[in-house]
Amino acid sequence: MTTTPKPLIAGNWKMNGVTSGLTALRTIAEGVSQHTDTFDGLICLPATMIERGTRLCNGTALLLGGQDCHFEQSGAHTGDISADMLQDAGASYVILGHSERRADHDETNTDVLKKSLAAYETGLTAIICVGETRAEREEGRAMEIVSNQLEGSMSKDANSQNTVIAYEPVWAIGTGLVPSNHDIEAMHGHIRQVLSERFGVEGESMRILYGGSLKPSNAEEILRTKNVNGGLIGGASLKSEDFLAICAAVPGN
Ligand SMILES: O=C[C@H](O)COP(=O)(O)O
Repeated sequence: MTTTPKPLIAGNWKMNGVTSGLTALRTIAEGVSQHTDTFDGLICLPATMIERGTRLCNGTALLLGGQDCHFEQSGAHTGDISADMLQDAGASYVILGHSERRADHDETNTDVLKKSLAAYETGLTAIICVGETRAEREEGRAMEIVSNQLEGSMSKDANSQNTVIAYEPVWAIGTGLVPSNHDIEAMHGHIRQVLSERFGVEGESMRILYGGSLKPSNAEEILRTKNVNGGLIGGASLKSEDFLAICAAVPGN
């Protein structure tokens, strides 16, 4: 039987947060803890902050995650972070294949798939990111691009517990631009169909997040869109009042 997934409201702090972040994190943790029945709250921190964040959020419902991991758990990989290391610091999630990593570090779908296997081995839930560029959308290829990313980045071992998909149109990230509600619904419906065809019931209950300029003013409309099971939030997750306002817009909250 298919169950509607519990929404996940996830923040991605990217390479930010050292100066004032920990105060905001504690405020977010306390706010999220008041609504554990309606959604799960997660902040994906810079790796160096996860252990401090774990201590600071002890006793709250806020989940913590990393933003990338290596596909091996240890070895001669200077500067890299393994899934085991993230978990050791207190993470339970890891973002994989964010468009900034695909662009800045030439990460391929195959790389993302291999990293997801490392995450599963450790017991981390992988948030696998997909999304088209502006040129690809204008060429009418958005769905084809996202289908290919899903096909290449997801292992056969993915299920509704160990994997979350984040649809993030590259042109909407940090720009203030957001697809029309019609376009978000169409893409999330497409992703649901791809997941259901490949993973059956597991694909029907896998969470699909929307990301890209999600903020308090557009959160209510986006979060009630069919097949939108939460959000992956960049800039607005750095301010506790904005992140908690987005949380307050979760349907049923
Ligand atoms: O991972 C988060 C996304 O890149 C969205 O970033 P943004 O909310 O700043 O547009």
